[in-house]
Amino acid sequence: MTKVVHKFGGSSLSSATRYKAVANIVLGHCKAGDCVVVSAAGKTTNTLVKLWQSYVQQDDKAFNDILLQVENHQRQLLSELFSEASAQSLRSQLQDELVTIAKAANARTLHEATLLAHGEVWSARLLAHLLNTLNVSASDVDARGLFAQHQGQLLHAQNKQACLSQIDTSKINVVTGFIAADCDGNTITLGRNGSDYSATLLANYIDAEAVSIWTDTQGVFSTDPRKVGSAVKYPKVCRVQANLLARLGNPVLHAKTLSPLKDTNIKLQVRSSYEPEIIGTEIVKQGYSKEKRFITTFEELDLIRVEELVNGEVRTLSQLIQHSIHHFSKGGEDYLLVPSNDTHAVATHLQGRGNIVETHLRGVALVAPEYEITQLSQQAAVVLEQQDVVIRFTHSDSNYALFLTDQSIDSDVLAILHDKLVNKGREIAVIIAGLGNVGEVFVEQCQAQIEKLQAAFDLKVVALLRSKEMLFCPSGISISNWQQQWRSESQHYSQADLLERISELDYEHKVIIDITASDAFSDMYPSFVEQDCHLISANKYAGTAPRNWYAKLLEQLQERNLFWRYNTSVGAGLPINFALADLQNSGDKVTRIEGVFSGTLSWLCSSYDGSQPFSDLVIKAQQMGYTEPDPREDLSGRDMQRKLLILARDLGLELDVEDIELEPLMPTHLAQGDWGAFLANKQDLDVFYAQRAEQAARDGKALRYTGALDIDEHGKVAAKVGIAYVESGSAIANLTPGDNIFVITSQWYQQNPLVIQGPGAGKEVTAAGIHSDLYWLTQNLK
Ligand SMILES: NC(=O)C1=CN([C@@H]2O[C@H](COP(=O)(O)OP(=O)(O)OC[C@H]3O[C@@H](n4cnc5c(N)ncnc54)[C@H](O)[C@@H]3O)[C@@H](O)[C@H]2O)C=CC1
Ligand SMILES: N[C@@H](CC=O)C(=O)O
Repeated sequence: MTKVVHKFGGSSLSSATRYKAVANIVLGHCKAGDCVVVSAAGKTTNTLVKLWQSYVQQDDKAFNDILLQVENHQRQLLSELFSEASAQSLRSQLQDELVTIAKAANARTLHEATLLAHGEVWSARLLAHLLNTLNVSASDVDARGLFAQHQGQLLHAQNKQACLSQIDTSKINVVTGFIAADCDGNTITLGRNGSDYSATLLANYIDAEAVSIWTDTQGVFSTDPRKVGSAVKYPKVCRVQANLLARLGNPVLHAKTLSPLKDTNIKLQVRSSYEPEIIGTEIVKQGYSKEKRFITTFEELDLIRVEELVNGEVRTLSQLIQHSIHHFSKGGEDYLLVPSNDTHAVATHLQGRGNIVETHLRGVALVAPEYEITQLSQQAAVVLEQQDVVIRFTHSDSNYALFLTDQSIDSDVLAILHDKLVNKGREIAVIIAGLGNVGEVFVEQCQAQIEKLQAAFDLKVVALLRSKEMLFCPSGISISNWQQQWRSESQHYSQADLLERISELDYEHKVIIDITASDAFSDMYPSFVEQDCHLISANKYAGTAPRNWYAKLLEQLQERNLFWRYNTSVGAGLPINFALADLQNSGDKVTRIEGVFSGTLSWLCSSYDGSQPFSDLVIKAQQMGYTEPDPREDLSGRDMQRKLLILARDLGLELDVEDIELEPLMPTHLAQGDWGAFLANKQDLDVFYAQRAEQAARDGKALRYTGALDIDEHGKVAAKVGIAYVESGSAIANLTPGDNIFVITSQWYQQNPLVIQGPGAGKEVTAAGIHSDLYWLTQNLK
């Protein structure tokens, strides 16, 4: 049976609300036999450390005050989470433990690790009880019965046996993180942030399939997202880089966390317990992900040069100060970067072999693939100099560079470094579906656009899709000769194949560009979003799908911070959606949109003069690339109905396609059968149109196909698309064939409406409009 280990840190358990959120995650993600490793709630470990310090200093008043603080916190959690009766046994256990702590303090027999261990014990007990109250079978497990250590070495064989026999496969096992026992059963701790290590150790011992570290960030970022808004969350990071980041003090993963996973296939994920629906970062084995660029910062470090560093001594020192120590060699000498607070302990241990070279250093480390590091570190040095940061010490290795200074590296400097060194290398994988009229022109235009965006983005077209065949190349398709590559490499595919290939893509950003007219393809949007893909659509089906589906898609996109651009789905390249968004964002209220929203129908109605059958013009419009794949979508008015619905939804109106009245511009029986059947009866269309055009001429009017949406002062909506007999000489009658016109009346454009007019269909303008959406996306990506 596959087992998964989940780990929740203190920040995930900082309040009763957070406990409930964690219990919900457990409900949604765990099954019997899984383990949930927990840290002490919130800042409990820090408080317990202070309690220990007051004990050592024999400050009884402080000791009693802090103990009361600990007690109040635990009691508050109990009372907020459980009823009086349900919490009774937990309360009395807590009471007994607090009495034992107080007695041991009085008798001067308190033991540091045993005291600190209470934090994790309380968390595990509380979460297990909470799960039980939610009817989930769970029990708390004290890791001191699982992990034994002798002289600093874990007893792996014994521990594995203990874990396999004690982890109950019929329940969820809530295991204490951070703590273990020595051979005599005394409590020991696994180091600061040792709960991550507990989780990976446990995963190794029970042969788990995966470990999820649930934390307060969405995953591993290119730099600290709290300081740099444009920090990029990486979907995959390789173990070697994750390890290096940990050794450099990056707080997301800790130095020891990865070691139990070495030589195993156990998957490791870092994800947010605050946003559990967001996919985090997967830490993958070497070779399963490209190496990325990172910038990590340091605060308050001392640099110590060590003579004759003994093998294994860095580990011993790290254990001594319960903190990772970065070690490197330069000019044949060994250096340690040690937190300034711990320098004394380290120097004492080194007994005269350590020379303190620099103190109270700050700085940055740049981590990057080996082939980039030299160039990037030179650029970093220039940027830091431009920002007046004086470097006291530098060091570079094959895959990182250190810049140490005594100045503080503020967020602005970090953001500039990040923009110049990391964002520059941001990659976007582009998947283009639909290589028809518009799609082919879009691909042709790609080469120039990719070059233009190159300064800020590395844009790679990784897939080209037709309905049954695809060309998928994760490293990028050569756009200049894609046809040739298509002929030799394209393959038949299913939807499942496509989703699997997308899930394997190792890019910071992915975007699906839908230039199909397929509702089956748009049905896959939720699955694309699940794979963290942005969406750009010329296709109108998703935008006009039933309201519930549409609303869920919007919700899903929002949850994942993903964008959906669809400007070309209405008015081709005309900036109609931009204009509506802009009006609303500036506080205006749109009350009416009317006009001609179909390039095909505009061209047909304006071009018809009776000299040739209407159906001949329809075939011409099809050849010019104006019509939908089946021109009856245009003639039936359905395409224009969809466009009006997209605009209505952009105004926040909750409509479905049936809410828009529709009058077709063809006899309804021509909708039956395939295109061949239509062609066989096309004279019926000619008669239908000629009769109406003659009627219009008799009345001195022009026959056009128009749409209108009205919102009255009570919010009541009326919407219709259909045949209109407009005054000769009016703006609509005089429309250039193929042009669309959008006449927008609003609070501020009441007497004199806002008009947007121009080509409403055509391959070039539409392809350019899709590029405009792609450009917008690159400018708005975080
Ligand atoms: N033609 C125009 O002026 C404008 C078109 N649009 C929209 O652009 C889209 C494409 O229009 P056109 O290029 O004229 O159509 P088209 O019929 O020439 O091309 C559509 C392409 O999509 C492919 N396709 C169909 N189902 C697919 C699937 N499931 N997966 C992958 N590919 C699939 C087809 O093989 C075809 O190559 C339509 O949704 C249309 O409404 C939007 C604005 C203007
Ligand atoms: N067939 C459509 C193309 C654009 O959406 C039209 O003619 O407007």
